[in-house]
Amino acid sequence: MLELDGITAGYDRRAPVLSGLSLAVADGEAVGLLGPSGCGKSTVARVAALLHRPYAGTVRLAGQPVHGFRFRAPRSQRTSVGLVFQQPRLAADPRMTLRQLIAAPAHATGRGDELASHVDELATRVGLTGDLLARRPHQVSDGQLQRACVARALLLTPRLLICDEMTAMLDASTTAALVAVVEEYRAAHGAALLAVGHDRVLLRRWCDRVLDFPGTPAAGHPDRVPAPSGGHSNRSASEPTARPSTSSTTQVKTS
Ligand SMILES: Nc1ncnc2c1ncn2[C@@H]1O[C@H](COP(=O)(O)OP(=O)(O)OP(=O)(O)O)[C@@H](O)[C@H]1O
Repeated sequence: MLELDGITAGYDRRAPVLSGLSLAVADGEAVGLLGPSGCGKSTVARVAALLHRPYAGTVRLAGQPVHGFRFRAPRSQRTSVGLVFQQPRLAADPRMTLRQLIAAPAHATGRGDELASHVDELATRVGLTGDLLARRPHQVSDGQLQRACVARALLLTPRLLICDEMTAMLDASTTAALVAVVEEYRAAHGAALLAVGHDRVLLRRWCDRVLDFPGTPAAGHPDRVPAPSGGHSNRSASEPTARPSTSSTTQVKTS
């Protein structure tokens, strides 16, 4: 579904953040991308979501090479990817109500009427009902706003979801609820997932495969809780239960 091949990208050509990075996410697969703060995870997410043009390398979505990024990205490719950012407040227009925020991709693609009932259905699915939908971002909590952002990312039924530290600002129960929403969606639609983060335990529980950025401390690093091996006996009720912990961890390929 997603192929990044030899991606060099960043904010200064002389010192790119990513150099020759390659990774692939198969149709329906969930891949975690793990790395410390500042290593370039969000940059990978933005390139994969067609929001940031790489200096070199190829991005393919569903086998088709991407030739345009940001406003030059073809609509069919842009709408095949749903993106949830780490900080919902930076990703939400403060003038919009949560209902308008969820519906924004439908209006942007001229499908406002067609998808109106889907907005309500998704709002219910992420746990937002009643007066919350009429409130603006400053009138809701971070967790409630992130729920709206997840609903917005699912509205156009993307084939690939990119979650860039989606749960970094959330408590355990909201994390579990939103991971469950994403997994229900993936189960229903066969969508692929690229989940970016620094929580090895969460990513190993959530994803089929976890890739390490070069230089990321290994699972046994003293600063990190070792990932569970095999069963789920140490999982608390509030932790995500969406997928079996069958993932392995490998190093992401860079040149
Ligand atoms: N718009 C920008 N302009 C210049 N430099 C940037 C910009 N965005 C990010 N950077 C720099 O690029 C590097 C990688 O940033 P990125 O946000 O991809 O890292 P990250 O791994 O997602 O970090 P975190 O886990 O803290 O969110 C950092 O050194 C950052 O300072």
